[in-house]
Amino acid sequence: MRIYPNAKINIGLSVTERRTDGYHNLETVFYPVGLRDVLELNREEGPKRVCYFENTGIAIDCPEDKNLVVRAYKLLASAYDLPAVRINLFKTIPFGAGLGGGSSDAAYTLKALNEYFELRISEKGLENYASRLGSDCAFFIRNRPAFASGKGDVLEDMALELDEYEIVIVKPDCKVSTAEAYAGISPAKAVFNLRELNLLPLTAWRKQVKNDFETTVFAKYPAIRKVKEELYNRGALYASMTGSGAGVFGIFPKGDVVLDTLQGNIIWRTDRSVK
Ligand SMILES: C[C@](O)(CO)[C@H](O)COP(=O)(O)OP(=O)(O)OC[C@H]1O[C@@H](n2ccc(N)nc2=O)[C@H](O)[C@@H]1O
Ligand SMILES: Nc1ncnc2c1ncn2[C@@H]1O[C@H](COP(=O)(O)OP(=O)(O)OP(=O)(O)O)[C@@H](O)[C@H]1O
Repeated sequence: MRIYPNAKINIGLSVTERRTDGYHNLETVFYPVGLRDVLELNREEGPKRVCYFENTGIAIDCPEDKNLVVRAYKLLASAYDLPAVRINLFKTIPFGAGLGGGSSDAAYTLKALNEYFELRISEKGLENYASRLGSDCAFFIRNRPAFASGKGDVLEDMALELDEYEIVIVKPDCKVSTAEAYAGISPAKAVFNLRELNLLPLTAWRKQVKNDFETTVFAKYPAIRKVKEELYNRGALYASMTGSGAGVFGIFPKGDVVLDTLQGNIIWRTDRSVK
């Protein structure tokens, strides 16, 4: 079977507390976007509980057994008598970008195995497995706009619809490690309650909605700040770094968006009419 794990953006992100387990509590809004990897998964002859894995497209910088796709298979194989599978991951979502690509691959692998082998795991069950693989993973099980708290794995559906806008995602030429970004942060109470994001007109987001990682990440990688400024200069109603960076997104009114000098770094946009 073939599946298409998609990326997410974070609209606002507050890191509120350092936890005793080495993680942080946060508050954010996850919004799914259409930038996608391609994952081909098929049953393979041979010994059970073996995952033959191949990565094409962008080369992932970690050993095969650390790949979130392989880890997702092994996690389910520890609970179910899974036949061997062959998985090819064609990677197009850049990593180190705050787009949650690896997390999405993991969550989609769980969903695909559940369907392919008729394991009958509930949505809640899949979310529990996903959160053991990474803080962002659980979101991609339902894959609907959500307010997230805890490690990013406590999810509440949010009625948020951005179809009337164009979203542009830009990736400056640098990578930010998630762990490094968290290490640079001083947790603080959220200044805006993101649970109420959908009650605020989009034009007011610029003043009220912040990503806490921007301060330290921009100081280290000025190119990321520059991209955000350029998106505003070109008419974005709202622009922000996503997650811990380096990806930046802009939300534009539909129509006449001119992005000329940013062209080389645009990795995805809603609508091909963007010039
Ligand atoms: C920045 C975000 O993308 C925002 O959505 C996520 O919080 C990152 O989630 P993720 O990539 O799934 O992160 P994980 O793979 O779980 O953790 C990577 C590292 O980030 C740090 N980490 C992550 C999530 C969290 N709530 N607190 C943390 O401190 C920890 O040092 C952890 O070792
Ligand atoms: N399937 C996968 N796709 C991408 N990265 C993976 C995958 N499996 C494991 N990884 C590892 O995860 C690292 C990326 O994680 P990291 O959380 O820093 O970045 P990210 O993709 O920008 O995601 P996030 O939005 O969750 O922060 C890669 O450097 C790679 O070593």
